[in-house]
Amino acid sequence: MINVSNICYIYPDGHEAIRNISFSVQQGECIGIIGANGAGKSTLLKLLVGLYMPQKGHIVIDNMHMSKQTLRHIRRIVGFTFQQADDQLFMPTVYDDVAFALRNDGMNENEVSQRVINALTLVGAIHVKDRPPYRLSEGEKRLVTLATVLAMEPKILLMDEPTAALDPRARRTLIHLVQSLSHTKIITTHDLDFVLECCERTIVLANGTIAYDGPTEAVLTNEPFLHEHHLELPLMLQGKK
Ligand SMILES: Nc1ncnc2c1ncn2[C@@H]1O[C@H](COP(=O)(O)OP(=O)(O)OP(=O)(O)O)[C@@H](O)[C@H]1O
Repeated sequence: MINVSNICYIYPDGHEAIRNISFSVQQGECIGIIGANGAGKSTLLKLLVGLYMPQKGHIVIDNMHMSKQTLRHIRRIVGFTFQQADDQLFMPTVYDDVAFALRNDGMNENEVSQRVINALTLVGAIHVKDRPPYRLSEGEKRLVTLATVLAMEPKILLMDEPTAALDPRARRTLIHLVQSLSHTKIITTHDLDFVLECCERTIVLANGTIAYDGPTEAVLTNEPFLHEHHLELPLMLQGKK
């Protein structure tokens, strides 16, 4: 579903945030991307959704080489939730925000309504559908952002820090939701318990390179390795020591 081959990304100020990274993702996989602050997680997600183009290497998504020409098509396949929910919400009501891209696609209002209601119900945010997004709490905004993406029915879901600002119940709803979605999913997060529960495979980034790519449990139980990369045992495993 995704093939990343020897990509590098250097910011305009000369900072090399991604250094020669390669990996492949099979359809239906759920991958956690973890690593210390500044390791390159958000940059990698932005490369995967075509917000940035790598200076070296290439990315293939659903058999399409990512380029300026294929970007429009790739964006229909890949749904992306940002770290800053405000960047994705701009309409007068939550309903209109979730409906925005569907209406833009020329979908009829009956189907729009069905998809909006389904997506908001799925993420547990149907009760805020008539409210202005800018008045919502950070956690509510994140759930609504996810609904805007799910309503588009993408094949691939990329999520940047999805559990940040969620209260325990909303976090639990999100965990159940992520576990139930059959999409190919790539999730960057500092919430290692979330990774343990949702992702069978984990990639650890360090200074823009891949320090580990393999089964989640093997890496999240390796305390010396975690410490070396400014990470800690997930809380769920700390009691088991
Ligand atoms: N616009 C930018 N210009 C220059 N350097 C940047 C820019 N954005 C990020 N960086 C640098 O690129 C590196 C990777 O940043 P990135 O945001 O991808 O890290 P991250 O792993 O997502 O971090 P965090 O966990 O703190 O969100 C960091 O050293 C950061 O300072």
